[in-house]
Amino acid sequence: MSGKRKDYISWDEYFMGVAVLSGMRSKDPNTQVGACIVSEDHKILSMGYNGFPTGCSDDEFPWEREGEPLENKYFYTTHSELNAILNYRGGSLEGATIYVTLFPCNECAKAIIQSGIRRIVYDSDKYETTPAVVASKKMLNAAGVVLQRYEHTNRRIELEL
Ligand SMILES: Nc1nc(=O)n([C@H]2C[C@H](O)[C@@H](COP(=O)(O)O)O2)cc1CO
Ligand SMILES: [Zn+2]
Repeated sequence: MSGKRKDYISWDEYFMGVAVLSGMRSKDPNTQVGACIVSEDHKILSMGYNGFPTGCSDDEFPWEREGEPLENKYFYTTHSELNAILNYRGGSLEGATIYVTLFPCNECAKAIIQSGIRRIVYDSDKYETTPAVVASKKMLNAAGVVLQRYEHTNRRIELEL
């Protein structure tokens, strides 16, 4: 008997929890997305959330969803997954897993495949019927990236910060 604690969080809860926390930094009023990239030996390599590129002010660029292309957010936001990949400064992501709170779009799928990430653990798939996500799954499946839906445990974690 080692007396070890039994209610510690699992690896999946830990990494999806970090992804959720990372998404809480997003300034997007409609959808906050977080991502956490993890090595095969359970080390966190990088994190990201959706937002405008460095130097593009959150107060000056538009957060609107509609209107002229130059007046809404879609040309300007960097997705959480791409930010997590680009934030990594350590070399190769070969064999890594990305935990992400929303299924990756086609553009992030390309970056995921090309960076060597081999597994995606995702939570929401609210845009699954859109061409971007259908194309994303086509490419990810062709490339042999493992797609795994996060299994909720319903554990509640309260943080006092
Ligand atoms: N996988 C994703 N990762 C992301 O970081 N995003 C970002 C881009 C936008 O800032 C926001 C989506 O805005 P909306 O269309 O739900 O109002 O989430 C979007 C997707 C969807 O494919
Ligand atoms: Zn994307």
